[in-house]
Amino acid sequence: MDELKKAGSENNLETAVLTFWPHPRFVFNPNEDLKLLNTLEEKTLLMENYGVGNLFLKEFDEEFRNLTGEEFVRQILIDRLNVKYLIIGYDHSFGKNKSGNFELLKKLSKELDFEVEQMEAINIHENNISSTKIRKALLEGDIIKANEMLGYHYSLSGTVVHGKKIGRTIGYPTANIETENIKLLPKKGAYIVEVFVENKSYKGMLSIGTNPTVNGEKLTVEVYILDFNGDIYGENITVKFRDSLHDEIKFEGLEKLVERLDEDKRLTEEFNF
Ligand SMILES: Cc1cc2nc3c(=O)[nH]c(=O)nc-3n(C[C@H](O)[C@H](O)[C@H](O)COP(=O)(O)O)c2cc1C
Ligand SMILES: Nc1ncnc2c1ncn2[C@@H]1O[C@H](COP(=O)(O)OP(=O)(O)O)[C@@H](O)[C@H]1O
Repeated sequence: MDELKKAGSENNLETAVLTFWPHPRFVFNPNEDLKLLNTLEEKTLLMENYGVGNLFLKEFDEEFRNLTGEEFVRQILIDRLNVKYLIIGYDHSFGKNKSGNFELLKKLSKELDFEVEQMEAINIHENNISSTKIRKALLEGDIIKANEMLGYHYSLSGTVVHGKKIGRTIGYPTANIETENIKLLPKKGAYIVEVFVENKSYKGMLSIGTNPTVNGEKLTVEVYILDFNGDIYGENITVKFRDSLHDEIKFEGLEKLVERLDEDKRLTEEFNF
């Protein structure tokens, strides 16, 4: 994004990001249960926060997926978007049968009068970053690694819905968050999070799991918000993941669960946000 903004201001051009919806993998592998790092709303917000001028959303439909790489460049990039300077990812290919790549763009750039730049891979600890690797880290509960690769804190948003009302009876009311179905949830377990309620930020401890201690069945996402007391059913809240606390455990009764929650709370209070 920094590279994009730099190219924009140096060449006196508007900046834009082109993305596809639904995610092409949903179209190619409709039976795969693919989960995404960002919902469309989150993606839009991220681009806004990065200061990108325009976000173009192309519907990834049957007609579009049959365009060759060259047709895509001519019909979409040039005729529709009037691209003058293009930045593409280091291993990016596009168009039917992946016929489009950096080489093709370089070839077409002279005839169609645009410049093209290929990003180098960004490395962390000598490994290239990819969304596959970020997904893997989250599914393994490795929040620190996922955040490091993302360059921001992984987040979840959703409406607060009703649960079993057990939380309040053990001194830990937990707001149950209903997330979008396509959003990737980190591994089951407990995490330290930052919680945003009506634009105010709080420390929180969050659990993802089926709550085996109380013989729960449904997978829920629940957050206890420190130094907070209020009815927030129906409200939209956001959590940002900061660190992990522990895997999901089936405790021998609520007393043991509460002992662990007391410990989780102490760790959350001590965490340097
Ligand atoms: C930080 C945190 C960690 C938790 N860890 C576990 C756990 O390891 N095992 C478990 O059965 N429940 C765990 N719980 C979930 C509680 O069982 C849950 O909050 C309780 O069942 C209340 O549910 P309710 O909101 O439906 O009333 C955890 C809750 C929090 C806030
Ligand atoms: N510190 C807090 N953290 C989370 N929720 C709280 C807090 N204080 C009050 N609440 C309210 O209590 C509800 C959670 O209580 P709980 O007994 O766990 O009920 P439920 O099972 O319906 O989630 C939340 O949805 C919220 O409206």
